[in-house]
Amino acid sequence: MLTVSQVNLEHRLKNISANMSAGECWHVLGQNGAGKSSLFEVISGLLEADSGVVELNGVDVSAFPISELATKLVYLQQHYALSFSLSVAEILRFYAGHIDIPSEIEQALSISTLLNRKLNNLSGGEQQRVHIARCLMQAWHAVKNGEALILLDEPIQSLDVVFQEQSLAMFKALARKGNLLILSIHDVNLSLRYCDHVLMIKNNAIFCCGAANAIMTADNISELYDYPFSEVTSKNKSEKFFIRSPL
Ligand SMILES: Nc1ncnc2c1ncn2[C@@H]1O[C@H](COP(=O)(O)OP(=O)(O)OP(=O)(O)O)[C@@H](O)[C@H]1O
Repeated sequence: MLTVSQVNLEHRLKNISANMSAGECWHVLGQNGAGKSSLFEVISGLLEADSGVVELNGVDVSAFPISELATKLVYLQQHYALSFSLSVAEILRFYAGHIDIPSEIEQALSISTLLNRKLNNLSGGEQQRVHIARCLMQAWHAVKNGEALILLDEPIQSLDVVFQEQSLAMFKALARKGNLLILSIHDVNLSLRYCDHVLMIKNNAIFCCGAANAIMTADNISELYDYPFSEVTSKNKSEKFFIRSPL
C-alpha cells in the first residue's frame, strides 16, 4: 500500500494525496508541466517534499535504506543519459548482476538481439526498451514475487506501436501479480485499454483520482487538457475510445 498525504513542493505539487494498493495498475495523466515527474521523484524518495508524507506499507519512504529501496522499488526516470559507452549486456550486468533476461521482459521488449550493441548506438526506441528492462531486472526478485513498487515515467515514449502494446500489457500483467504499478502516459486511449486506476493532475494539483471506469470520461479528459474530446464505442460496443477534435 502506498499512501501519499498532503504532499507540497514549491511550484510543482499542491497538496497531493492518494492511496494506492498492491495489485493496482495506475496511469498518471496531465498536461506538460502538470507535476507527474515531480510526483514520481517524491514517491521514489529521490526528492524531499516541502511538506507531506509518502508511506510505503506504513513506513516513510525516506526512512528506507537506499540498498533496501533498490531491491523493491523500480523507478524509470523520464530522462536518462549515459555519457560513457557500454554495451547492453554490460548495462544489464551493472544493474541486475546478470544477463538472464526474464521471459516476460524478453517477450515484451526483445532485448536479447541488442545485447552486444553499444547503448549509445541504438535508436531512441531501442534505448528505451533497454532502460525499461534494466530497471525491472534490477528489482526482478521483488517484481516476480509481486512485491515491488514500479514507477515508470513515460515508459512508452519513443516505442513503436507494437512495443507500446506489448510493454503496456506486460506492465498490467506485473500489476496482476501483486506489484503496485504507476506510470505516466500521454495517450488516453492506451490508458483506457491498459489501466485500472487513473490519477489526473492539473496545474500541479489532483484533478481526479480513482477507478478508471468511473473517471475516464470525455468531460474529464477535455477539462484535464483544456481540449475537446468526444467518446465513441466500437461497432460491437466492446471498447470505448476518445476522439480528439481537430483545432
Ligand atoms: N528541478 C526542477 N526545479 C524546479 N522546477 C522544476 C524542476 N523540474 C520541473 N520543474 C517544474 O515543475 C513543474 C512540473 O514539472 P514536471 O516535470 O513534474 O511535469 P510533468 O507533468 O512531468 O510534465 P511533462 O509531461 O512535460 O513531462 C513544471 O512547471 C516544471 O517546469
